Amino acid sequence: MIPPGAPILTAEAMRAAEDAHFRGVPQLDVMERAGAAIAREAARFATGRDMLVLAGPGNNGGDAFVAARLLKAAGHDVTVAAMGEPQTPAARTMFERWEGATSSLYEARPRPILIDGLFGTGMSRALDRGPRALLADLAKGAEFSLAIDLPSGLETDSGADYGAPRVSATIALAALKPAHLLGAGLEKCGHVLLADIGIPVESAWHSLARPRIEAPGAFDHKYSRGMVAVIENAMPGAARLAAGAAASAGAGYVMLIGTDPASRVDAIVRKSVAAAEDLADALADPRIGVVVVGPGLGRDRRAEGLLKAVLATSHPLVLDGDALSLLGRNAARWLQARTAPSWLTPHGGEFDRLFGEAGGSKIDRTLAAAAEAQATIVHKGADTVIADPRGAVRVAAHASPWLSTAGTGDLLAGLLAARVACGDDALVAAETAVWLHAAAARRAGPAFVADALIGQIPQAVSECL
Ligand SMILES: NC(=O)C1=CN([C@@H]2O[C@H](COP(=O)(O)OP(=O)(O)OC[C@H]3O[C@@H](n4cnc5c(N)ncnc54)[C@H](OP(=O)(O)O)[C@@H]3O)[C@@H](O)[C@H]2O)[C@H](O)CC1
Ligand SMILES: [K+]
Repeated sequence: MIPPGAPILTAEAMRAAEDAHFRGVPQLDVMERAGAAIAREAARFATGRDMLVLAGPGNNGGDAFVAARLLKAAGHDVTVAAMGEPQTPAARTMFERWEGATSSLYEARPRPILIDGLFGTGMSRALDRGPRALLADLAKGAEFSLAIDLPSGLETDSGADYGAPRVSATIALAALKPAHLLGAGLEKCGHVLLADIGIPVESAWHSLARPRIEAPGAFDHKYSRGMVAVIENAMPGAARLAAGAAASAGAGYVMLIGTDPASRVDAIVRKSVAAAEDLADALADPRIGVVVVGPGLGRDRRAEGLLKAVLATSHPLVLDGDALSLLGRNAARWLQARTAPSWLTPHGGEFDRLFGEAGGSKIDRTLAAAAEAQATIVHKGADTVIADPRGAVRVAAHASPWLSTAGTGDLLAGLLAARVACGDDALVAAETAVWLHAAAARRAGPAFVADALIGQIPQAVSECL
């Protein structure tokens, strides 16, 4: 649904890349390449059916006129409906090169194939009611609909829905935009394809790609492959899920530490600890590579004591669930003081409680939180955004909706800890954990119980070797 490992640019960054490119390549040549990419895909999907091309007043419309001209020249039955006069020189030129009739958007009737070239990255406000309704009817009446760059009405940088239709496929031009992976874009864009139109694109933001996982070497042993300590407290099952996920994702040694830890997996070592002070001693083991705290921790005074003992260590930390709730708005202050790296894995509600609800797109907010907390943040959801303090971003979209069930967050924390224990760098550990989590869910099929995902993790790992 989303090209993996593809660069993501905001509208402004895309314009800057275009402007830099136009210093060496005529804008019309680029628009011809964009239109040709649209025409190629439209012809592929059209299978000879009649086409309706919508052309807006800007360069998105310019692309549309190019595509219409090329499709007509290739023998397709193409009609064009425009919304207003072309407002840019390039769009006007492409309008003049189109030799067919151009009707008004308000006279357009549905045709089997719809190509939406009304608005792209230049949409500056919500669609007016008229065009919004017309576009919805035309999309509903089409057998296949293709959006140029973005479904018109989708806000480029946030995926907010300002009247976009749901289309069958979207052709992203030169780079993905945040809206292809965030918010309403997840439902509106359909299958997202990426067309190279010759514009060089650099970005610290990418869509998630399948990671490479190194198998252990001949001289590896359980300690060299990394030890994960998981803190168990109020809800032991959650900690056990995290421990089970860690043990299945490459960690060499997993220890469950709690008052009376139990595990059905004999390979998971259990260590009894009565009070928070004893926990400090247990965590003094220098072989521990990473500590997971939060799954099933609870929020009572004992939980607070255990969290404080963990924060006082110099181990890398994965903080999830109740640990995040206990940290609350003080999270950044607690974490900035630490020298060892931390990862936070909040879902949307936990994120809002820690970092507030203001601040732009999910990417912007997660970046700001990572910088504030000096931690790598995995901001979970149907659109999971990973951001690190250096400004790198990975976005994972379209994970199985069946992941919305109890315990899957605990598994992700365990997967992340395993990758940290195996020595992945901060961002790679988060990317790999999110990818394995989605791959295990994909393999598990529908309506799985979180426990069942653990058995799918080794197979997911095998896809990355
Ligand atoms: N730069 C290039 O040569 C290339 C760009 N590509 C394509 O172009 C679009 C971006 O083009 P741009 O002209 O910046 O913007 P749009 O075509 O998306 O639309 C801007 C025009 O639409 C008007 N507008 C904006 N929002 C609304 C609205 N809600 N209702 C009505 N009209 C609206 C806007 O008018 P303003 O009032 O806001 O000034 C503009 O007239 C990009 O997505 C690509 O498809 C290609 O990649 C080729 C190279
Ligand atoms: K469009």
